[in-house]
Amino acid sequence: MTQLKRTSASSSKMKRRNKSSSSHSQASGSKPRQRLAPNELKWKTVNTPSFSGIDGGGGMMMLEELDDVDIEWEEAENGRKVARFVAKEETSRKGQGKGKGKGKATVELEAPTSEIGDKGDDVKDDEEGIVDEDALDEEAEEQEEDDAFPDFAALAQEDIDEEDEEADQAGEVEEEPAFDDALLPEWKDVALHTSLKKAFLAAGYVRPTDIQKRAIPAGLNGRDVVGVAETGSGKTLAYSLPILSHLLRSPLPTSSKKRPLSGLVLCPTRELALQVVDHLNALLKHALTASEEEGESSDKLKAKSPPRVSIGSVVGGLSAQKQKRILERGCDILVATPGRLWDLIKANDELASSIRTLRFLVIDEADRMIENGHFAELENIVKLTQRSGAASQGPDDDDPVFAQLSTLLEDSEARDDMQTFVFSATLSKDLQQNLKRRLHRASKGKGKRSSTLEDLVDKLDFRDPKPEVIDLSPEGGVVSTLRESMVECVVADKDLYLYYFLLRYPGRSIVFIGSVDGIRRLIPLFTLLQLPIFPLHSQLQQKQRLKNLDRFKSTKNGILIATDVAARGLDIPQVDHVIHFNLPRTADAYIHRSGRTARAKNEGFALQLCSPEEKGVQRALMKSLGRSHELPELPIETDFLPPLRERLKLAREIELAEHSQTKSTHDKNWLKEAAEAMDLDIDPDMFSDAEEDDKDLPYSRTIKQKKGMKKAVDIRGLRNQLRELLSEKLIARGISAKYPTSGSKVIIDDLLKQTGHATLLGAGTKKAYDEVQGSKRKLGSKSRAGMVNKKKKTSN
Ligand SMILES: Nc1ncnc2c1ncn2[C@@H]1O[C@H](COP(=O)(O)OP(=O)(O)OP(=O)(O)O)[C@@H](O)[C@H]1O
Repeated sequence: MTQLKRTSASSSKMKRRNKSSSSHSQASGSKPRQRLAPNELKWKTVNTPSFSGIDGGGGMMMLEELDDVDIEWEEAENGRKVARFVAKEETSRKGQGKGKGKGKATVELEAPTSEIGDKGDDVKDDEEGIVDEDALDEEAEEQEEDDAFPDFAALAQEDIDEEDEEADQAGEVEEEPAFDDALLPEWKDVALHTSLKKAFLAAGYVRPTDIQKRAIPAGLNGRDVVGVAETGSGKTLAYSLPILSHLLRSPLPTSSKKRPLSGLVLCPTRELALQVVDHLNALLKHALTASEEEGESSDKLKAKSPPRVSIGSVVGGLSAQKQKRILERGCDILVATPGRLWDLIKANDELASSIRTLRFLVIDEADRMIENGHFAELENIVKLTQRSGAASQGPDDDDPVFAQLSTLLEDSEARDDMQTFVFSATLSKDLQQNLKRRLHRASKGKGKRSSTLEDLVDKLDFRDPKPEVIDLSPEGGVVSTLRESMVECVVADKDLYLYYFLLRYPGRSIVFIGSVDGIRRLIPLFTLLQLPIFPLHSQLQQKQRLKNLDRFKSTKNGILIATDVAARGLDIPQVDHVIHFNLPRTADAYIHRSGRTARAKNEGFALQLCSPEEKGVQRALMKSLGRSHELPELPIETDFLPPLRERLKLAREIELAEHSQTKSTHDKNWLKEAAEAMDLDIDPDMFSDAEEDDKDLPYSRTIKQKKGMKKAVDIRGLRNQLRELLSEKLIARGISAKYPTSGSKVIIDDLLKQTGHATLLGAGTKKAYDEVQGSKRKLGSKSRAGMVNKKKKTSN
């Protein structure tokens, strides 16, 4: 039996618990009975790791339980029911009658509406365990206000038994901790579990963002929600908080039972899925730590108890075995990428069945996820959640994909109360359209295509006849705290302008490149130039991807050079710049890429490196975004370009030489292995220059070998040359490093106060963000200044 001890108002939830106790009643009355005060019984504190500790009225609460106690009900003179706790003597008395089977002791408690345990402390006040009637009346009145639960006394025994079973299966429902709304007035009207509000305090989430203000109440009210809001506006919490709140208000998990899966969050990339898990766990940690501090559970017990809310992840590229184990243990929310999840579902009927009976389905980055042909697996997973009679059609038994799951589909029906949340920063077919094709279509005057929302309704079985559609997408597609700019240059000069930008504007930058090959070309080059650069693309091993992301996050002025795998959802703190090395193929990709900076109302800067060949695509892009003006050009301090070009040239030479050397070593190794495999004898001279040192080369060696040795020496020389160049300070025109107090630009103050540019002597120290304002140039009009600039830039 369990009771809640408290000093103030009783809890309706405890009524249920005490109802449970009663079902085990009817103790034998054959043995002599003895009245005991409740505090003489051996109450044991229950470990509740996230137990609130404070009730709504501010009284302290704790959870205690008794073993081996039966309850008998007796009618008292005043017509009220009185509970007698019948316990074995050895469990009831403190320090007396310890021998086994020495009769039973009885405690009397009065239960006008049967909410016994709620008033443990009131009862304690009375030595005999008889409760003061006035206090009871007051409490009864409070209870009457709460009609969420049926009156215990009015329940038939079978109802009670049923409730008992449910409670045993589900575990206990805990009270929400008290929360002073004055601490977070702007969250006051959002009816989230109070533990979450405590977490907001710790995380500094002073107010809900606009999308959270609209989406959370709808989610809490059982609605399906389609949410569109700018990048970095807190959409992750907008969809997850209603789920977390629901779970925190559900019965405590029991360690013996596997948790039923309540929520599934589907994301397009592995990094995003893992980020969502981290984000929610961090919030829960704050929420539950806050509660535990006020409770009295010991660390030792805490360690043993199951987590209050458990979040698992299933993503490609990481150990499937480990993920299977997580699923076997069970979790409340699963965050997954569709490919790996579908693989696991195909081999696991139980998992398929839990997807079928989900309470919450979330599709993050929905427009990308439901795009035709993008994630075939997503469609299969979504089909599992559809009801058979739904307009969007449930799983088709004839479909071979579902054939193996047919028994499961026959046996179970998807839930009617499942809530679907779909979110993205972009939800328009127009934005998804290939910009080159858009150009083509525009010239042929073709009309608009259907909306993504229509696709969503087609593919998802929203339970809500009219899902709550919240569209807060910003004008122009990107956030207002983002400043955009461009550099127009020929393709061959993009490396140079990128290098210039990265040196001129130190900060954390993400460079988006259209292809993995492009990244592979730039990485060695910029590594030679000693920039802290990290690649991220789909052809890297997953562990390496995560490692690179971590290193990027923790490196000052780090540079992430990535494909669009990093374009959506990633929330990396303090990214100052996004550089579009190649223009993206679609406008939505531009919005998401640019949205890696300027998040959560912070300032950010996006730069387009635009070649003449890309000009048409750029115009189409701007039109898609509803812009009427060209982007402003980034001012370039051209004096720095020649020395930077020289460094780049040298780095390229080294890279080329190293590449050909590696290639020849690789070829020889291949030849050697092939010869060994075929048991062939090959002249050892053919392998020698890859194996030997440059010293003591015998006179007889071939010219080819000598050439190889010379190459190695050359590379070393080139590397030394580059090292020297990199150690020299680059100096702006008109500046004298020798005489810093003279020249057309005096830099002595900067040198003394160390306020000047760290690597480019005499360069301005303005941030890229402050360099540009809006452009006056109308889209499509060719300015003379632009043309002249372009000429200058290509001739350097
Ligand atoms: N109410 C809030 N107050 C302050 N910061 C918040 C709030 N809600 C979320 N954040 C923070 O805002 C940042 C962006 O949140 P999130 O990643 O959910 O954005 P998003 O809208 O999903 O962006 P994207 O469209 O790029 O995926 C996160 O660092 C998050 O911690």
